[in-house]
Parts: sequence; structure tokens; C-alpha cells
Amino acid sequence: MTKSIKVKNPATGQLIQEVRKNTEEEINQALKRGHESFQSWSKVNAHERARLLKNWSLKIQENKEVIAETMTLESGKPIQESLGEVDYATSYIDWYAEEAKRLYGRTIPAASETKRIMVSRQPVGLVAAITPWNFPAAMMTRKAAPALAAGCTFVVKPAEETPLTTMKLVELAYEAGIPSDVLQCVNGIGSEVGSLFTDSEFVRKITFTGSTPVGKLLIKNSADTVKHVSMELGGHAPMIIAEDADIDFAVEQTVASKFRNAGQTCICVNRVLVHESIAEEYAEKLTEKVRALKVGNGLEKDTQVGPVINEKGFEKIVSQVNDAIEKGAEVLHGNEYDANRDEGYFFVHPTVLNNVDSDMKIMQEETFGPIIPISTFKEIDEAIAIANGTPYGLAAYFFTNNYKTGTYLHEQLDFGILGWNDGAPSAAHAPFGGMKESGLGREGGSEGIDPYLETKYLSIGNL
Ligand SMILES: NC(=O)c1ccc[n+]([C@@H]2O[C@H](COP(=O)([O-])OP(=O)(O)OC[C@H]3O[C@@H](n4cnc5c(N)ncnc54)[C@H](O)[C@@H]3O)[C@@H](O)[C@H]2O)c1
Ligand SMILES: O=C[C@H](O)CS(=O)(=O)O
Repeated sequence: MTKSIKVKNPATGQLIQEVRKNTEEEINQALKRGHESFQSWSKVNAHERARLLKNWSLKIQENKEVIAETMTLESGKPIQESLGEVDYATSYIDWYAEEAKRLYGRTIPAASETKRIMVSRQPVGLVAAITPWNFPAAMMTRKAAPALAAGCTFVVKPAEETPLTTMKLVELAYEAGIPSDVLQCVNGIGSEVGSLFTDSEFVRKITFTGSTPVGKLLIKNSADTVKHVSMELGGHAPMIIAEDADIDFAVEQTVASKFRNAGQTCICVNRVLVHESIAEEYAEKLTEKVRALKVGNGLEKDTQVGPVINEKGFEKIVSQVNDAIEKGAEVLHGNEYDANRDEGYFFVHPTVLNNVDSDMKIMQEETFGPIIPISTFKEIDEAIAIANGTPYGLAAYFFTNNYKTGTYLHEQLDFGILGWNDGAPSAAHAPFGGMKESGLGREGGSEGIDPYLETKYLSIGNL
């Protein structure tokens, strides 16, 4: 078993840094420390927790450029997106620093003059988090911020591909005054560390962002100790473009959604469903925009589409594209690759596929890459049936200026996040999360701190 993780640059395949894997003993010690420090941290008053969180946010912002460069080096995303992700990450800290001060209880009118009932909330305990490589800063703070704000302690294992960003954030938390046994980072291979987290008597909650298969495993393994679980899992977002849509705006928003992080986000549009009457105009205008996108190393300021994270991701994308073409899809642009297995870099050029049918893998499996499959519909209920016909329920988008069509789609689409004339719905003040096999729980908004709290009530008698 290797003793270290080799962090490589997905744009070049070059080694950035070797990170030592924590041993099983070290990880169990970290969990024990997190459990023990919960006794003190949970008693720190909410305003002090809020102050420390705001200090952390300021420290991150002071180091924005170095964090963004680290993120681009290890994840491949364009530097402008990395800078944006640092802001997105601190927006969660800022939001939950304030929410810490609003953990209200309530009183309930008793059914007797001699009784009083009070409801209060308290932190669940030590939280163990596992995060993905595609947003190594924001996916960590989207969990750590509400956890710490609620009074929980926190141990995070970042993805093997991108540990450096998370390690930097944790260092800055210590500089901000957050105690080193309250917030900890451990490094290791997911399949090895996951069972340590789920089996530990010290861990009261597992929070995970990543693929649905891993999420299911963590839920299953958490059952023996009845841990709280929060799951932010896979997606397969449909984008319905109605016959009355503003086509130019819909094209702009399709590009904004699809090519963020080279299409490696859980809420990227994965399936375009366009009304047959405007399909040709939409496809032509979309292809013109896609053709202009610049593919390259994320450190170059004008790069818009970077590499995909690794060979496994690359092979899945190529397989989906080849399958679609074999089954009759038309390539309007792309189906071009710059890849070198020996060097270890994998670029997928933005690709537009037309005449896509539901029997193609790309319409059934999540696509974590810069590929847009376009299919058409006649009636809106046909589009809704296709959109909902997936085990996933994370994000969906629709473009229409008809308020009845929009209201109907809002009510009929089974997804936790809906963008109506909006391809970029994510925000720290909104409850992000999915239905069905896209997850359990919400992150962000006022709802996002609830998973870190237990509710209790006190009934006072004999008054
Ligand atoms: N819903 C969301 O907010 C969200 C955000 C980002 C990514 N995702 C999903 O994540 C997937 C892509 O990311 P990925 O390839 O890194 O996912 P992944 O599930 O392979 O890895 C995510 C994390 O899980 C760990 N892991 C892997 N196997 C594990 C196991 N057996 N036990 C415990 N931990 C394990 C990894 O080390 C990593 O830290 C996509 O499906 C995407 O939709 C969802
Ligand atoms: O990849 C999944 C992320 O949660 C998407 S977002 O950064 O929250 O929009």
C-alpha cells in the first residue's frame, strides 16, 4: 500500500507534490481528538464562533491568489474559475458565521397551567467529511462552515487528486484562531479512510460530496452506528428550451452551465431538450459559441476550458461520445482530444452532438465533461417525462418567458435545484441539494445548518 499521494497537474501530468497519507492510527487519533474537543468547542458562545469564522474568511481572502493557483495546478480548472471558487468558498463561511447567531429555539403552549414546554437545538458532535476534487475549496467550506457554526467539530478527507487546496484552507483556519483539534484534515485513499469514518464510535455525522455509488456505500456503512448522513451526489441535469424561449439567452446560459470546470460539475447541463420548432436555430447559434471557446492550461488567463481530471474521467467521456455517434448522433463540433497517457494529461475539446436519442449512454449516464447532447421534443409533457426519467434529481433548467409554462415546469420537475432562465443558480444563501439518488439533505441557505443540529424539548411540570 503506497505511503503517499502523488498530486499531479492534470494539464501536464507533472508531479506537483507528494502528500503523505495518514496512517490508520493517526486518523483514529484525529477522530478521538475531534470528539474530545467537541466538549469545549460546543460550549463556545455563538458570537465567538461567528467571529472566528469571519477571521477564517478574511484569511482566505488575503491568500486568494495563492489558493486559486494551487487549485488550478491540482484540479486543472481555469484560474479565473479558481479565483471565483475562492469567493464562493468564503461566501459559505460568511453566511454561516451569521447563521450561528440565529440558532433559535421556541416555546410551545402547554396543555396544562402547571407545565411549560421549551424547544432548543444543540450540535450533533464530531462531523467527518469527504469531499471531491472538482470544487476542493467550496465543497469543504460548504460543510465545515455550518458544522463549526453549529458548534460541531470537523475532520475532512479531501480527494486524492486535490488535497493541497483543502490543506491550505485548514492552515488558514488555525491562523484565524480556530483550534487545531476542532478542524482537522487527514489524507488518504477514499476507500481506506471511509470505513474508518463510518466505523468510528466518535463520529456522529458523515457528510459527503461525490459520486452516487460512494454515497450509497457511506450511507450503508453508517447504519451500524446510526450516524447522521448528508449526501451531495451525482446529477444528470436536463435543460428544457421551450418554443417561446429567448434563444440567444438560452445559448449563453447553456455555455455558462456546460463548460464550467470543463463540464465537471454536478449541476452542469447534461441533456438539452429543445422544442423542435427552434432546434435548428438553437443548435447553430450554440455551435458558433462553442467553436470560439479556448481550450488550454488553466494557468493561462484566457483559457476557458481546461483538461479533465484524469484518465478514468477521460475514458468515460470518450465512451459516451463514441456510443452516441455509433447510434446516429451528429457531431456539430468537437469530438477532438489532446491526450497523452504516458505524460498523464487529457483534454477533451468542447463537443456538440445533435439528433441525440434516449437510447444513447450520454442520455442515461452522468457526463462529467464538455459534451452537449441535443435532442428535441414536441409537447412540454414529453420533455418533462424525459427530464424526470433518471434516478438523479439534482439540478434542472428551463427557458421560457411564458409564466404558465414556467410555473408548470417548476411544479412538475423532480429536482432539488431549478434554474428558470438561469444557468447558474448556485449561491451560499440557497439550499443546494438533490432528490432521489442525487442526495440527502441541503447545503447552504438557512436549511444548510439544520443537518448539524439535534433538536430537544424540555417539558417543565408541577409549576
Ligand atoms: N452534489 C454535489 O454537490 C456534487 C459536487 C461535486 C461532485 N459531485 C459528484 O461527484 C462525482 C465526481 O467526483 P469524484 O469522481 O471525485 O467522486 P468520488 O465519489 O469518486 O470521490 C469523491 C470523494 O470520495 C472519496 N471516495 C472514493 N471512494 C470512496 C469510498 N469507497 N469510500 C469513501 N470515500 C471514497 C474520494 O477519495 C473523494 O474524496 C460526480 O458524480 C459528481 O456529480 C457531486
Ligand atoms: O459540482 C458540484 C458543485 O456543488 C456545483 S456548485 O459549485 O455548487 O455550483
